[in-house]
Amino acid sequence: MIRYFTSGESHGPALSAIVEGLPAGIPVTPEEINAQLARRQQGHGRGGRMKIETDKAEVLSGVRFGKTIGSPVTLVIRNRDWENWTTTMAQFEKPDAAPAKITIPRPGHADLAGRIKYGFDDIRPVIERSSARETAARVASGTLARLFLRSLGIEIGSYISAIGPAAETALHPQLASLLEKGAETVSAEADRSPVRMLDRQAETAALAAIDAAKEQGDTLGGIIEIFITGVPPGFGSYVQHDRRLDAALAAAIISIQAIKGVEIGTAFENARKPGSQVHDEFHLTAKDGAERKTNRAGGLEGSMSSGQTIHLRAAMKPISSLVTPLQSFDLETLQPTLSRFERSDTCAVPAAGVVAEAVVAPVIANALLEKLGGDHLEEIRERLERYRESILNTFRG
Ligand SMILES: Cc1cc2nc3c(=O)[nH]c(=O)nc-3n(C[C@H](O)[C@H](O)[C@H](O)COP(=O)(O)O)c2cc1C
Ligand SMILES: C=C(O[C@@H]1CC(C(=O)O)=C[C@@H](OP(=O)(O)O)[C@H]1O)C(=O)O
Repeated sequence: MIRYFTSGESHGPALSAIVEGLPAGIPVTPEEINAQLARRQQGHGRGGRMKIETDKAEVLSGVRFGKTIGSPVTLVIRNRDWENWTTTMAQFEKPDAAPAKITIPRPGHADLAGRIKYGFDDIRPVIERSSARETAARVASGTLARLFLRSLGIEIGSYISAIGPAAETALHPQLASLLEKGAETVSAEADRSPVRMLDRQAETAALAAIDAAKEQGDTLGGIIEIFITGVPPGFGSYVQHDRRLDAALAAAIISIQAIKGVEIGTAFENARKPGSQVHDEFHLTAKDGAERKTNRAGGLEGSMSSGQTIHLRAAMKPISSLVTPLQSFDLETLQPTLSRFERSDTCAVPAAGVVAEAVVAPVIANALLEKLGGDHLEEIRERLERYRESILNTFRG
């Protein structure tokens, strides 16, 4: 069972993570972790911070000669911006000229509830840990699970189907052929676009929408499509709420800052149609067993993987730090005032797509470990091959 925790403030010295429960023998390279970190930094609409940082992970434990050894992996990502914050974020000494307290909460951010909950007289500590800077540590952690899955033929990918009003009108026609080659090809194709879109018309509209939002001091959200290929049927379970794979995947995605909705397959469209037009019919074939011509269930039935591509869709709200202020109030004076601006992204949907890929990896890896068990890669590979073979045998009669 893989568990991980992250730590670190946005403008502190570093982010870190401990990833526990990875099987031994998974090939790991710093290049792969850093490539995923670099992907997370991309995207038209990111703010000034991304010009300061070049995220790189140091691996302090759990890897020997390029492979995991079953012990916890410790990851550290230094914040380059720290050197500009040593006074404001000093761990021990309160500076003589203490930085001004932040007392005006931004609607939509963690500022107000966080300040009340933890009893601060300053919003700064809330900003520091609620910041999605933390997702760099999650991407580094998730990459380890992703490398495990990749070595077993399970791939994760994503692309962006909408940014604000700029949206593709239907799932991209190229998608099926990309997914056939594995979900990572979807990401490879998406990464060629500055907004990680597949549809060129939507891309042009999205770039213009982000520029217009920036010009107006506004922000944009959007929609992320996430795919997982190569998952055999029967991961997860219907027998207990906490073993339901659909629930675990949705929870992982909702845990990303600013993600407010998750759809499985075409769930919302399905809700408006009769069952005869929704459920993915079985067609028995000698080669593949129970084949389906549609995947409206998004690869999940009975809270288990169905053997089809897992397809999840996530809705990201617009960034809540606006240059053009919203109505707020001052917690010191209790007087109404306009919200203050905190340096910010205009749009971070492309980056959030990379984060979504990372956070679903440990969920799928755990469903695999729950089904098959095993402590090292070769043992698990053999078990998975046997399981895949047994599924095909079911249909050989
Ligand atoms: C990759 C990424 C980058 C983000 N960048 C910003 C940002 O620059 N400014 C901001 O106000 N919110 C940003 N957010 C969203 C906030 O972190 C988030 O809205 C806030 O923590 C409140 O949490 P909630 O929206 O989940 O309720 C970003 C989110 C992600 C995933
Ligand atoms: C630092 C990152 O994102 C940050 C997420 C974020 C927020 O409020 O979530 C606010 C901004 O922080 P800063 O004030 O330092 O510019 C973003 O840049 C990152 O993704 O690495």
